[in-house]
Amino acid sequence: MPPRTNGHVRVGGITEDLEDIHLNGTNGRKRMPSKRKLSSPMMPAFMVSAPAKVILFGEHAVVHGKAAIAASISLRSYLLVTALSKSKRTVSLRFPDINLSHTWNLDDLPWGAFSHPSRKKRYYDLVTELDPELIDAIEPHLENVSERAPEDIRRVHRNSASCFLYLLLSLGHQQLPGCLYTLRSTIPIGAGLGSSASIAVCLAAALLKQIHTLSGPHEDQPPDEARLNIERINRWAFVGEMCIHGNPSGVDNTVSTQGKAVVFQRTDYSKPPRVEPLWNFPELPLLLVNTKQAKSTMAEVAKVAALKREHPEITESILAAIDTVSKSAAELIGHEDFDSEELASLEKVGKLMTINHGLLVALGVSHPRLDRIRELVDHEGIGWTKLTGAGGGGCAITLLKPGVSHERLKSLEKILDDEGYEKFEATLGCDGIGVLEPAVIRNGIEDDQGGEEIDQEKFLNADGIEGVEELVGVHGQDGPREAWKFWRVED
Ligand SMILES: Nc1ncnc2c1ncn2[C@@H]1O[C@H](COP(=O)(O)OP(=O)(O)O)[C@@H](O)[C@H]1O
Ligand SMILES: C[C@@](O)(CCOP(=O)(O)O)CC(=O)O
Repeated sequence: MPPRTNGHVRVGGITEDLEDIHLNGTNGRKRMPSKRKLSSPMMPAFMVSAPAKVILFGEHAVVHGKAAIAASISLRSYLLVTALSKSKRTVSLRFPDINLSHTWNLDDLPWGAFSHPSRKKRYYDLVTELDPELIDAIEPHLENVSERAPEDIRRVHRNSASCFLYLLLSLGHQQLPGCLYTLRSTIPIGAGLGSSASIAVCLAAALLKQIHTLSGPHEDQPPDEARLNIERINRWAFVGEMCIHGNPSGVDNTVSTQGKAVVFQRTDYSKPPRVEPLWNFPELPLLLVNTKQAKSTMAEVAKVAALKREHPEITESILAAIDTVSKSAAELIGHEDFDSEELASLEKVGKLMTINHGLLVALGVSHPRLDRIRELVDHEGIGWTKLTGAGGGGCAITLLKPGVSHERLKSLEKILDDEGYEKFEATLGCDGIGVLEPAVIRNGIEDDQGGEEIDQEKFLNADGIEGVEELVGVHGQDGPREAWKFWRVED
């Protein structure tokens, strides 16, 4: 196919982009005849943040309409949105975790295709599939994203860029102010912990906020109103997930938006899923281990679909067995007798994890390095292990037996370390999408000094994961940072 011209502009330095950001100014722009207020180009910088997740039961089966149990975890993505001055008609992505930096001219983007009455989607619509014509319309604008990078890296960059463009063009309008979208994440990418969902949630929330379709979050917001906002973000995050890996079930974006833990099932893709929040999800003693073996969710999901085509009855019976396992686990965990500190309770859940892993092996989505973790944990007799997420690499979770000695844990950790695995500490059942507006954090600075303004340069210069957590983390060293606000949907 001959290269199409698209008027992309690459920018080199970030400071140039920042030099004329004005806060709290006015714009004098012509308003569109719309009931909703259009974005002010001088809106103060703000941040959004969404968590990673672990799937405790039911991955893959959930893509085929079965139940899954997932919980958010304390690793998170953080997105800083900084408006540019009126004269700058560009949108830029700075995603340093994947080394992506790209700028588009706002006026060159295919607004016409997205706003055509036959295709236009509203911010409150339920979109259950991508529109192939709109995918075609953004394709030329992805062509020179990281054009000199190797193909595998380009694919990663284009996935993230297409998620952004599809959401921007669906939700935004040409009169939007130029903007910088800078994302940093503490979630390992492609490790089965829902990094893609977390960025899709951040982008959906940021864009919905910019077009003034969200209210709050604020402390005395009624749960129903909070739920509506969460639902709106989740619907568009699902669209973003579709751009990244084709055929998502929606469990990842749901738990990342809503937080805590959920039982999730989507039997009919044209309707919203059934989501049962598990507000009292127990604090399970989990060990999270990353094989550091790269995988692609899209490829693993495609593997199961191919197996289902080849052996429909067998595959369906494996998926049905996983469904039974997930439902039994939900019942066990939700039962009033369940005690997360008692061996008998944990053993029942652990055995279900072992069965679930075996069924995933049967589906062909495990990996020798995942099975090695299971073998090591079984050998030490310290718990029950299953892969989590898409498999093919990525992470495994181990439910630890109560009272496992420090020495035995240390000896396991040493072997894992020697064999190139990485161990994670993460809390289960965290807050979902959060908003920091304006992007100002009180980092130990006295109240009357108003806190520290987070700009792109500071954010990009934060040193590694710890630096990001320290600068903007929803949890500071002394507990939750109050400037971050979350929609509270619990009654
Ligand atoms: N920190 C990040 N910055 C930019 N893009 C990201 C980031 N994390 C994830 N992504 C996008 O999500 C994709 C990974 O999604 P996926 O294969 O589903 O893995 P995971 O199991 O982590 O969700 C990446 O290829 C990239 O497009
Ligand atoms: C395999 C699947 O069930 C989970 C994928 O999780 P992850 O992308 O590996 O974090 C796919 C899905 O639910 O969309």
